[in-house]
Amino acid sequence: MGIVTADRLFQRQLSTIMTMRYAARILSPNPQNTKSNFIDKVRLYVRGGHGGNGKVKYGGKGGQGGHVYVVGEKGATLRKLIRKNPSKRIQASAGCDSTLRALLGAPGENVELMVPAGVSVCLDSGEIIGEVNQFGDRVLIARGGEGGGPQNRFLPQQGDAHSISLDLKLIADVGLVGFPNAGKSTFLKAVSRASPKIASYPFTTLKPQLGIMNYNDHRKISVADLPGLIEGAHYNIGLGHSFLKHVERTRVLLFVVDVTGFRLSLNHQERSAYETVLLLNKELELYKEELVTKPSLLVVNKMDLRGTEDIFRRLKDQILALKESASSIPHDLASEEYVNFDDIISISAKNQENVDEVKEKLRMIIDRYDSLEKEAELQDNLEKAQDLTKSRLSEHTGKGLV
Ligand SMILES: Nc1nc2c(ncn2[C@@H]2O[C@H](COP(=O)(O)OP(=O)(O)OP(=O)(O)O)[C@@H](O)[C@H]2O)c(=O)[nH]1
Repeated sequence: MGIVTADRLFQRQLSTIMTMRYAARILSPNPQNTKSNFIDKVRLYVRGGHGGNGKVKYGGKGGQGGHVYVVGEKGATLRKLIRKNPSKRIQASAGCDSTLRALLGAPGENVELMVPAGVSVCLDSGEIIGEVNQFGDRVLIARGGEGGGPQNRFLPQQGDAHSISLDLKLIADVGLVGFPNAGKSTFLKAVSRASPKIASYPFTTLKPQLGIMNYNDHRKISVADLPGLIEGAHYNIGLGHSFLKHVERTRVLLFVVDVTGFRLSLNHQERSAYETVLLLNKELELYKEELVTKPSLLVVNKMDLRGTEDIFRRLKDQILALKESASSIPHDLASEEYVNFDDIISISAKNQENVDEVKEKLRMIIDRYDSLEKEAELQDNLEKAQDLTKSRLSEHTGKGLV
């Protein structure tokens, strides 16, 4: 009887795993879709440390098990967190036992998981147990167990154990990235009902301006026009970090460059459209290298101006040959890694030319991104089911059922 039950349980769980594997396979992207390494959601299994044993004879108390925290840190990314903890299992250490020399056992060591600002911590039930909104914020995600002692009849407690998700809170699906005057506000106005301020002087946009792109099938995609970026933003020049921190919290980047180039003021060097793209890349990378791995699209604006066709053609060739020509790029413009644009599209935001093409392309990228996320979620569930199967089987084995 017992054998049949365990066998059935195993069969059922195996079939769940196979179904998930199949689903993961059909959702798996084609090779050209796998380039984004940007991570905005991580699922972890966390466990607080076990409490130490008390010393019954002398009333000694075992040490408190270590806690697990999530802490906001400048420069942290979810990708780095995974690199550091590839098993995605985090366990704080146990409290020390009470001994004759140390009746009060030392507490176990805490574990701190460093995350960027703008992360919410959720349980599998969807309940949010805390948020990291700025550097230094600290959320307790798994409490260590109490040490054994007179207060608990010398029975040390286990630490909390559960799965949690760390989600980077997004401000919008698409973030517009470009130097001042590139035409970001004009583009936003062309694709949505937002009415951002438009002027022919830089820094018209001071706060992220949100717009919603509506599609015929009622799909909605949000776009944030982010405050103007300039050379040196990673040093916090101009609107610097206040701009860059918003970039992190969008799913797709839409680079907008003026086909005629950019010059901040007469005291600044004149930059061609190609140099502008290189500088934008560099600013993002210097702030956080992971940003250049985000899914991105490049739009070259102001194509209604005369003589711009040739510039666009040249620019496109230069960008497509970027990787091969990387070693010849001057140091002040060079990056370690270059954005892999999904497409390069010429537009005139002012005359609304080609903006619908950009809108459609953005939708395609986001849909692909969604399927990648679903695949990762399925993979997580698959691992969870495998773990569950293993632990159930070992339980049954322990009871002599199989
Ligand atoms: N000829 C031409 N001019 C454009 C086009 N798009 C924008 N402009 C002009 O470029 C100037 C700057 O446009 P904005 O949309 O304010 O630029 P922005 O990138 O949002 O600028 P910031 O708010 O400073 O970041 C304005 O004078 C626009 O009218 C275009 O497609 N063609």
